[in-house]
Formats: sequence, C-alpha cells, structure tokens
Amino acid sequence: MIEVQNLTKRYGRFKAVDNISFEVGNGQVVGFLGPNGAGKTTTLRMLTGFLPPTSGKATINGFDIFKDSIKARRSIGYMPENVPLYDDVRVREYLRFRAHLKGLRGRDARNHVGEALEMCGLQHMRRRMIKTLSKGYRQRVGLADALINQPPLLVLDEPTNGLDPNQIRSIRKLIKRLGEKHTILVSTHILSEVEMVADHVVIVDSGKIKASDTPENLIHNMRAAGRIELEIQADADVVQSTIERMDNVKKVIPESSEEDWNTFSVLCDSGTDSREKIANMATQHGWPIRTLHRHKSTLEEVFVELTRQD
Ligand SMILES: Nc1ncnc2c1ncn2[C@@H]1O[C@H](COP(=O)(O)OP(=O)(O)OP(=O)(O)O)[C@@H](O)[C@H]1O
Repeated sequence: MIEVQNLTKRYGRFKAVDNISFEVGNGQVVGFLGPNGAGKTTTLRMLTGFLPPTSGKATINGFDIFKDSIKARRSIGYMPENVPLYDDVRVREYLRFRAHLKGLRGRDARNHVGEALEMCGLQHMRRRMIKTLSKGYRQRVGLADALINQPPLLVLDEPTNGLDPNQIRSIRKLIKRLGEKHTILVSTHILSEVEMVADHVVIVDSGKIKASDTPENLIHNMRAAGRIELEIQADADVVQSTIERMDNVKKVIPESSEEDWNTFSVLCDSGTDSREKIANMATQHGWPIRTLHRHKSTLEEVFVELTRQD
C-alpha cells in the first residue's frame, strides 16, 4: 500500500527527513513513532502530497505521490495533527460539504456521511455546531472526514493529541475497528496505544529510521538483553559475587536494601534465562528469596533506548 524509497526533506540546510525507506502492506496498522521534531509530520505531509520531497520516491496504492498525485491522494484519508474545521457549521453539514469536495454526490454522499458518523460515534452529535464540540469530538469529526470517501489508506497524525484518558481509549478502539477495513499509518506519542493497535512499528529519530519491526519483536529483542529482579535475604557482597560467577550472567547491580533483604538487577546474555539457576543456588546456600522476576520490556522502553539523547 505504501512504498517509501530514500525520501529526504530539507528545510534550507536542515535535513528534517533523511533518506528514509519503508513499506506498509495492505491491511496493516503501522505505528509511526518518534520524539518531538523527529520528522513524523514532515514524512506524513510528503506521503499525503502536501509537501514536495527534496529527493526520493513514494508510491501509495501503486501511484507515485509526486507524479500521479491526484490518483494517489484518492486512496488516502488524511487526518492532520491539528484538524482544521469550520466552527459555524453543524457536524453533518460539514461532513456533507467534505464529501462533495471529495467527489461524492446525492445518495452516495448521504450514505457515506451516515456511515462515517456511525463509525466515529457521532450520530448523536450530527446536529451540533462544530464550535460547541469538545476536543475529543472534534478529533472524531476529523477522523470521519478522513474516512468519508472510504479510502483504502488512512494516515492519522497524532489522533489522540490533547485528549483525556477516556477519549484516548475510545479513539484507540475506533482505530482498532478501522484497522479491520483500512490500512492505517498512525503517528502518536502514546506508546501503550501503539502496542495495542499496531501490527508494525517504525521508530524515527532526527529524520532517520531507528527501527522497523513488529511491536512483539522490538520488545522481545529488548527483553533478550534479559533483566532479572532478585530480592534475596543474604549478604549483598556474597550474593553479588556468587551470581556474577554464573554462566550467562553479565552483571549484577545492587538496587536497594531493606533490613536483611537486598534487591538486585541481574543482567543476562541475550536469549538466556537464569532464574532457575539463581533459585537453585539460593536453595543450596539456604538464602530465602522474595522476588525472582524476569522483567518484561515495554515498547516505551524500546523507544527510550533507541531515541534517547544522553
Ligand atoms: N516549514 C519548516 N521550516 C523549517 N523547519 C521545519 C519546518 N517544518 C518542520 N521543521 C523542522 O523539521 C523537524 C521535523 O519536524 P516535524 O514536524 O516533522 O517533527 P515531528 O516528528 O512531527 O514532531 P512533533 O512530534 O513535535 O509533531 C523539526 O526540527 C522542525 O522544527
């Protein structure tokens, strides 16, 4: 559905997007992540035909977005970061107007508007003036607009930006539902959200791709660097030196101590799990254990690891 090859965008001498390439298959929900200023919006604006690239190529649904822009754009529903809406019209009127702009007429226009209202949970708001809507409902109108001509691809730029946790949940559910029928490229800062909705994640930083994989693989590869949390009742120095001598253990880091109990992070080699060996060793020495837990990485930790500045 999307093929991006060596896409670059310069603003003067500054490279906002630096030679990125990635693909999004039909039906995938792809999370496009990166810290502020990473180049996400610039990339999405190029892919939706709003911004010409400095160099590189992108095709949407087989059409070159720069050479065959109109055809490519017919395949895209784009929800920009700040949804521009007219305040002094009613929700349904606005969507009908947008449907007309997208070439829909008569019954088709009415049906598509009805479906978009329904899909985005806006039926009961259809007669409301846009200026009276909460931010969450304004976002829904933006989404309804993006899907009104039922494009195969939805490009959503931070659809949950500025929403409260309840609104975020409902937009997340909506994205999940939309993902059943559409290919979706969604940029967001809310990583737990991506973990729940995305089949694939692209992480960008300083205009470059830092990782591109399924959320599971990204997390697994982090987890492979295995960290075990151990809380044990024994002399801290003895525990540390004993465990550090074990195979596959890279480092034992004392974290805290409370009365006789000492807590450690045990860092192990990729793909290994030393919990049983640690448990056996503790039993042999008669050291009681209160916690022996393999830490599960989150997408947030992967993100921080790949994009942190320090
Ligand atoms: N029109 C412009 N002229 C000059 N620099 C720009 C322009 N638009 C964006 N930039 C710069 O390009 C970089 C990438 O911006 P972009 O908006 O694509 O980032 P982003 O990943 O979407 O960030 P955010 O998460 O904050 O929205 C930033 O350093 C930004 O300041």
